[in-house]
Amino acid sequence: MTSGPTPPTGGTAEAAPVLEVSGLNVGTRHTPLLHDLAFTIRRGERVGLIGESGSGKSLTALAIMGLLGEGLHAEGDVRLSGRTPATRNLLTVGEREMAKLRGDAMSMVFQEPMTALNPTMRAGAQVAEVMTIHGTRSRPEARQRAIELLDQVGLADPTHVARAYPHELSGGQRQRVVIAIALANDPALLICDEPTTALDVTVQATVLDLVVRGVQERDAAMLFITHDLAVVATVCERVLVMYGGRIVEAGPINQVFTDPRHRYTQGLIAASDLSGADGARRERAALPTIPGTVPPAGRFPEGCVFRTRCPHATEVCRTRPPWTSRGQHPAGVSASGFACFHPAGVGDG
Ligand SMILES: Nc1ncnc2c1ncn2[C@@H]1O[C@H](COP(=O)(O)OP(=O)(O)OP(=O)(O)O)[C@@H](O)[C@H]1O
Repeated sequence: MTSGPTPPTGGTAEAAPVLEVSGLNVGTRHTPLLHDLAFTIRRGERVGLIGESGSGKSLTALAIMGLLGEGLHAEGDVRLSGRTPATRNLLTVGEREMAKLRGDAMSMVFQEPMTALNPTMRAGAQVAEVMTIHGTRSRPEARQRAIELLDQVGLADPTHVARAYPHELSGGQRQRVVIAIALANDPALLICDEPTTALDVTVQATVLDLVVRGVQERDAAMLFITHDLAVVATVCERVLVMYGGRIVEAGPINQVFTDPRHRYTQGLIAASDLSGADGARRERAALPTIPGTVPPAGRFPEGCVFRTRCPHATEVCRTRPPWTSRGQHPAGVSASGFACFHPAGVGDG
C-alpha cells in the first residue's frame, strides 16, 4: 500500500481484533484468484467489502468460513478470536472443527435464503437446531429462544412463522429466518454476502436495519459484501475495495468515499448513486462507468491489474504492481491505504 496505516475513526481503534487475515492467497491449481489479502476487523466494527462482479469478494468470505469449493485452495493466515481466547490459523483447522465454528463463533448470511434453509424442516426447528447442535441450549430452551429470535428479526407472528416450512414464507421472511439462525449463537463474526439483493426493494432497508441491530446488540464484528456503495455507506464504518483479487484501497467510509485515492475506487464512486455534487441520486443510465470489463480470472495484466481500464495508467503501471508485500506492512491494509502509482489527489479529476 502506498500510504501507511492509520487508526480507523469511529472509536473502534481500541477494540480487540476478532478477525485477522494476513497473506491470504486463494486459487485453483493453475490460477491464482486472491492475492496476499490482509485486513483486521475488530469487535463491534462493520467493514464493507466492495468491488465489481468477479473481483473476489465472495471467495474472500468463503475462504474465511472454510467453505471453498472443490479444486480451490487457500494459503495464509486467518485468525478468529471471540469468546474463546485461543486463536488458531483457521486454514489449518480440520473440517470437523470448522463445522463447530460455523454457526457458532462465526456465521454467514448469503444472498439467496432458500439455499441456506432446509426445505423439509419447519423454520422454528431450524433456528432451534443451530443451538442444540452447538450445545448452547437444551432442546426446550432452544425452542423457546427460537421464537424470541424470530420476534427480534421483526417477524410479526413468530409462533406462526416457527411452524411454517420455508416455501410457505415470503423471500423477506425467509431471509429473516436465516438471520435469526446466523445470530442464534451470538457469533463473534457475521459475514453477509449481498444479504438483501434477492429481496423485494420495499423490505431491503428493514432487513438491513435488523442485521445491523443484531450485530450491534452482540458487539460482533461484521464483514459486509455488496455491490451497492450507498448500502455500504449506511451500514459500515470502514471499507475494503477489491479488484482483481486484491484489496486496492481501504479506509474509513467517510475518507474513502469523499476522497478516494485509487483510480478504481474513484471510478466505482463516480458510477454509483453516491456521486453528484449534492449527493442527490441520479439516474443510473446517466452515470459514467469504468471503461471495459473485469477480465476473467487469470487474465489480469502484469503490473497494476487495473491499468488496462485506467485512464491515468503510464509505463510504470506496466512494469510492477503498486501494492507492497505483507512483509513490508505487517499491519496489513485494514486501517487505511491504497495501491496506485497515480492516485487521485486534491484538485485533479
Ligand atoms: N471454483 C472456482 N474455480 C475457478 N475460478 C473461480 C471459482 N470460484 C470463483 N472463481 C473466479 O474467481 C473470481 C472471483 O470470484 P468471486 O465470486 O469471489 O467474485 P465476486 O467479487 O464475489 O463477484 P460477485 O459480486 O459476482 O459475486 C472470478 O473471476 C471467478 O470467476
